[in-house]
Amino acid sequence: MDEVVITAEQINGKITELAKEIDAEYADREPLLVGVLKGAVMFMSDLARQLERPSTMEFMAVSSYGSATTSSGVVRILKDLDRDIAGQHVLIVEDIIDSGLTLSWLLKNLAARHPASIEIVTLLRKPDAVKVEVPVKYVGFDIANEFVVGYGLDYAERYRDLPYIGRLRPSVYGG
Ligand SMILES: O=P(O)(O)OC[C@H]1O[C@H](OP(=O)(O)OP(=O)(O)O)[C@H](O)[C@@H]1O
Ligand code: HPA
Repeated sequence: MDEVVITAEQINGKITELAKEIDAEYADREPLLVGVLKGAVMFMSDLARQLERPSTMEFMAVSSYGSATTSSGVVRILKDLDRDIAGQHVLIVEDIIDSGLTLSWLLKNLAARHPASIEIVTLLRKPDAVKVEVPVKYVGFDIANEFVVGYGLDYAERYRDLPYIGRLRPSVYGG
């Protein structure tokens, strides 16, 4: 890992802001947080702890076929939700929207299960990489179109444990 792009303090401050917005929006509804494994684990646990309003949690694991640094848009479910979300106020929690292909697919898949409402919160978004627009209600940081790791995000399963977001040298991943 070569350069810190977003510090742990900046992440924490942004989550405080997002939690306030979400608390206000869900003042009379209990959100069901749906975390997308594995990348969203850190963000989901910090966000849930900063929300003052109660929430419940579910996790889903999906995999897009493709190389470690590109997304193909073909998605398969590795782990589905444990319960029915019909009538629930679903808030999808993602670590990053890159091409948008994963979330675009996931949003359609979950919307078809008849939740009462469905919104998305993502910690990171790469506006210059987006191939398909996804209606995202809450965005932490818009970042440049470069490969980042840390705070849940991996390269070949490494670096998820870093408390900050960093940039990898292209020579590390062949980019
Ligand atoms: O917008 P996209 O181009 O579709 O990319 C974003 C997706 O890619 C990453 O997941 P990945 O498939 O690497 O799984 P992981 O969360 O287990 O690392 C990330 O967590 C998002 O889910
Ligand atoms: O920049 C990224 N880093 C790690 N995983 C990712 N999945 C999509 N984009 C990224």
